[in-house]
Order: sequence, then C-alpha cells, then structure tokens
Amino acid sequence: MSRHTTAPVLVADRVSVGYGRPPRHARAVLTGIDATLHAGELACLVGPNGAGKSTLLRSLARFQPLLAGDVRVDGVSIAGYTARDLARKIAVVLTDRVAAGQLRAYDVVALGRYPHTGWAGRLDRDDHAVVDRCLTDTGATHLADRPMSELSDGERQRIMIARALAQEPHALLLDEPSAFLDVRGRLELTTLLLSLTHDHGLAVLMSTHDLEHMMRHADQVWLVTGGGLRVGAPEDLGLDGSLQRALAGDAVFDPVTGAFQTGRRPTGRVRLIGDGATMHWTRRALDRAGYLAADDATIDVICVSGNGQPAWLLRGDGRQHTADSLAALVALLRRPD
Ligand SMILES: Nc1ncnc2c1ncn2[C@@H]1O[C@H](COP(=O)(O)OP(=O)(O)OP(=O)(O)O)[C@@H](O)[C@H]1O
Repeated sequence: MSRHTTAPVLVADRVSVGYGRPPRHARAVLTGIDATLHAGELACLVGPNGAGKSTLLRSLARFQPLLAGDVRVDGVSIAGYTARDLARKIAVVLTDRVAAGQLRAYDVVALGRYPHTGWAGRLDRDDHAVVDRCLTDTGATHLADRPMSELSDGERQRIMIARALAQEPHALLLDEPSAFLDVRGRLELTTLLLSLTHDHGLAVLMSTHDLEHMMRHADQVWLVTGGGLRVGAPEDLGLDGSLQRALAGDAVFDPVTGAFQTGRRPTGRVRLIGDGATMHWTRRALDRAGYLAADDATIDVICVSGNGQPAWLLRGDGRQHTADSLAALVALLRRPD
C-alpha cells in the first residue's frame, strides 16, 4: 500500500469509556470521543498519568465494554464481530504481563496466528513463515527458543509485538510499547512502526510518554485533555498551545524546538556565535546552566575550532577567557569575576 493511504480503519463515534455499569454505576474516564485512525498512519495517544489512555485502548479493542457510543473497524461496529474476526482486524499489545509459563517465545508468537488457523490451531507452512517474518521484523529471531519466563522486559515486549503482528491485523494498538526498551530498541521499534504504517498501510495507535518521539514521528496526536480527546498533527497542537495546556504542567513547551523545558527562569544572557553541531550542543549546555542566548547580551560566547577540537572564547564585561570543554565554559560563566 502507498504512503498516502488514508482510508479510515478505526472510527470512534461519540465514545465514552470508563468503569462500572451504565447508566447508574458508571464512572466515565473519557467522554464524547470522536476520532479516526487511518490506514498508513502512526497516531500517538498522549496525556498525563491516569488520564485514560489504557482505558481507551482497551475499550477500542473491545477488551472492556464502551459506556456509550460506537467503535467501527473497517466500517463494522466492533460489537458485530466474532472474537476471531475482530482479532483479524485489531491486534493489541498491552503492558500487562502475560502468564506464558514455560512457553517458548516462538510459541507465543505462533499464538498470534489463531484468527487464521483452523479450530485445532495447527499452523501450516505459510503460518510458520508469518511467525518467522514477525520475529525478524521485531529483531527477536534470536529469542525464538527461549522460555518466555526467562526474557527481560524489553525482550518480552518485542515478542508481544511480534505476536500481535502475527495476527496480520489492519489496526495495531499498543500501550506504551517503548517503556521497557533501551535506546537501540526504541529506535528499532520506531523504524518498525514507520515501516508498518508508511510502507505497508497498517494503522497504528500507540500510547506514549515519549514526547520527543511523538513530536518527531506521529502523523496524528490523540491528546487526552479535560476528560475528552483532541486530535491533530503534533505541530498544530504545539502551535495552538494544546500540548502546553494538557501536558506541560509547570514545564514550558518551547514551540520553536518542540521540546518541553522546566519552568526555571534563565539566570544570565549571552550572545552565542558559531554554527553546526558545536553551536547546537553549546546552546543546550548554556540552556541547562540557565543562560539564555540573546543577540543583545553583553557577553559573547564564540564557538571556535582549535586543532579540530571544539573550543570556546568567552568575551565581554571586561574579561576574556578560553575553555576547552562545555563544562569549563559553564564554570567560567558562573565564576563571579
Ligand atoms: N479496573 C479499573 N477500575 C476502576 N478504575 C480504573 C481501573 N483501571 C483504571 N482505572 C482508573 O481509570 C483512570 C484512567 O486510568 P488509565 O490506566 O486508563 O490511565 P492512563 O492514561 O493509561 O495512565 P498512565 O499514563 O499512568 O498509564 C484512572 O483514574 C484509574 O485509576
């Protein structure tokens, strides 16, 4: 499928989710949700702790009943699917630990084929090929023979994603899939999800607290705010202040860098001169140390190169020093002479 496939796969129509029995004993966590997940789209579900992200994901996949409204997948209400047919449409990776006993990782991924196999659950050659492919795609081939009970959190997460992919669903819902992954694992997961969505047309909705990932890669953000949901491109939600209001608390969302920063006020100002990577990391070090880069500041910090090594010249207010590291530069700035 092409990168620009935009057919709606999952549509939430005036949905309320929560706990208890409607109407009298229900406690709604989120209400009035209208949202559409499209083929070929990576959507990130974000919001503060306890806002209702897991509850929404579980409800969209019919793991718990809706309090109101309807969810349609490929045009049909989820209430109208058999469990087996729904599993061909939606796969879910939750954070709950599964009791896999002494099952090997391969067997767990093979369980993902259940919507496609006969009642006996016997896998044919094509099914095994799918399982192998899903293990390869998730970088988990080397784990295939290991018992699930012996896997690390990150390794188990890969297997659970492989299992979900083995269902060959149209929509994949993941609850904080990167929570246990190391830096390399996170990058590989991002690459995998972008390939599944943009190259193969899968619709993916994942909850995350990794805002940098969201800002960089999400086609759409599902932002939980005020007991409801606001959907938009990450940049639009950054520009109109929605991310700041919903997520930042005391932190400040910098609409220029797309990053969240603490609400600490800068303690000094410098004029920063330089370019490239040295300039980038210098700005970060100064920012962390509480110095704002401003063109009208009376102290210059000049990024220079000495013998191919970065170095810095600090000049102004009657003093001039050089520093051979950013730590030294920050120490000089803080020195009260
Ligand atoms: N089984 C349950 N019964 C009743 N209330 C629940 C149940 N599970 C969660 N809740 C409540 O529903 C609300 C939303 O919880 P949920 O786990 O969906 O939030 P979340 O956005 O996923 O949070 P986090 O970012 O911390 O994972 C919370 O107030 C939580 O206490």
